[in-house]
Amino acid sequence: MYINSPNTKIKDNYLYSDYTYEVTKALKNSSTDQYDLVSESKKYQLRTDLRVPRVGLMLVGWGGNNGSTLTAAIIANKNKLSWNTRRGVQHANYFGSLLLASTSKIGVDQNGEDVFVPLSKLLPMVEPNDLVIGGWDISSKNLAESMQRAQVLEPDLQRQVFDEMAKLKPLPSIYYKDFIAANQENRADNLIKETNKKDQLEIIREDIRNFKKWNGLDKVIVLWTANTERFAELIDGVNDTSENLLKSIESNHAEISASSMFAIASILENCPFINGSPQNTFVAGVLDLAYKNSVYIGGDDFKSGQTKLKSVLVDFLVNAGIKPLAITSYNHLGNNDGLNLNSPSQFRSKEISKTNVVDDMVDSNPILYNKGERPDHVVVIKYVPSVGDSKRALDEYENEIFMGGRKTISIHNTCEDSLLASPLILDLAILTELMTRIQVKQQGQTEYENFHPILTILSYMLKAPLSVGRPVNSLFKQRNAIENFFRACIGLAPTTDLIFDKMLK
Ligand SMILES: NC(=O)c1ccc[n+]([C@@H]2O[C@H](COP(=O)([O-])OP(=O)(O)OC[C@H]3O[C@@H](n4cnc5c(N)ncnc54)[C@H](O)[C@@H]3O)[C@@H](O)[C@H]2O)c1
Ligand SMILES: O=P([O-])([O-])O[C@@H]1[C@@H](O)[C@H](O)[C@@H](O)[C@H](O)[C@@H]1O
Repeated sequence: MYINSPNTKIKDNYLYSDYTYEVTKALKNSSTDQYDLVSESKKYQLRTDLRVPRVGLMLVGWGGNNGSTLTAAIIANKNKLSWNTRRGVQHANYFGSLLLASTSKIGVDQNGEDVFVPLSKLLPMVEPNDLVIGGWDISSKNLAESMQRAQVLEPDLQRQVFDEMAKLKPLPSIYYKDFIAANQENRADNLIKETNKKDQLEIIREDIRNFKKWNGLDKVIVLWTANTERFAELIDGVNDTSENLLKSIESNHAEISASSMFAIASILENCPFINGSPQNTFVAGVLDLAYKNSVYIGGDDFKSGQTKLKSVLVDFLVNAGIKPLAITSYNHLGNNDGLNLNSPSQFRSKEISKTNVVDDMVDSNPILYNKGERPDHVVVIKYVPSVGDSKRALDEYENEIFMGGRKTISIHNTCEDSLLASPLILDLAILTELMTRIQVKQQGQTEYENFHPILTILSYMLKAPLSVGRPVNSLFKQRNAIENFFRACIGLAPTTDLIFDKMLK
């Protein structure tokens, strides 16, 4: 353990902490038209297994821009590589990872100065360089060829990792052409031979078991970073319950998507499954299966660039009493993700995840917005091959200010999309694995238990967070949730920005 914290005890490889959960009920009193506030607190005990296991991360879509970029980055970090760029020598790092490249204030030193430590040091977590990476792709290219195809990383770095990447080959996958853009068909040359879903499910499950066995792993996490699918139709009797879902697979029903198939296989193999794309992988039957098997799931859609900024800006504006009237989010990019999104059904999945991110913030301020009122919100994505992975995002925020004034914010943001998303894949995998080692019990109970199967705590990394109850999209609220959960596990009170010490004489 990196820190020695009070209010905790370590016994037999477990860290125990007491946590008091405080909540204030705000009950509208119809006679006084006031809110009666009632504070409630519940005492819990948290238990963290301090033994960091050997973990495998199986990526669906491993040969894509994100999958190949992440794999090369881990090899570069593991070997402490440096490479020449036109701006000078670059050294491997994990910038853009919340856990690996951001810090948390744990207190003040003897001089009263703030002390910060990396978030990843608050609790024992999997080291990214120790992750065993594997996965599936409908494309037969090995990871070196995939890295070249992605055109994301500098040639001098590609040269150095090429041989090791060339040894890595994605497992054959399932390809349901009706769910992704037709323009992906020429990529699909690495397919499982069986054509019925029942056999395909068994093969994917066996892939997971073999990957775990052949690599001597203690745990495997499966993460979808394959193409964005169209939304699956929600059909009673087909995908509304886990029983009906499994029967639909037996009957080879066409409306079970590839991403749901991988989620089902993971859950049945007791492996957490994370969806990095916007489609509704987690139809009711998949949720039901996760609940019944008490397996962690999370999603949807990595929150990497334009939407991440949106979840900060709208939070800032609304909480400053400024009313966003219109949000226009345009971007163009030329990678394969952009090509797939060039198809209306797949774009619609992304449009939904990029649009819903402001709802909770808007609804938090009835001074600015009437019930149900929303800013105009437009999302445009265009495919421009010549810019490749270097997404160009143009955003305009039209806002109403004091006395009917206007404030227009225009933003231009260029970035290699995969360099923003890849570190988030690490955060999702590392945080998910950590959650499998933490259990909770209410004071007085004897048995510890897992948390809810839906990992709401992953919201920071996701555009359309799967959540217990209403999702929170404000980025800093999401970050505070992670930081304060870690603090609870190590016996520290939640962070507060109450600078009380600076207010006293
Ligand atoms: N910044 C980002 O890159 C970002 C942000 C948010 C979400 N996403 C989402 O992440 C996903 C991956 O992004 P990318 O840029 O790596 O895309 P990509 O197109 O480069 O990679 C997707 C890979 O999935 C493979 N694939 C498609 N269907 C498959 C299947 N059924 N089984 C296995 N492999 C399959 C493709 O062959 C391809 O190699 C996309 O859905 C994208 O929308 C990306
Ligand atoms: O995360 P973000 O930058 O808001 O959204 C991105 C989109 O703008 C981009 O067009 C798409 O290709 C990426 O998959 C990602 O979803």
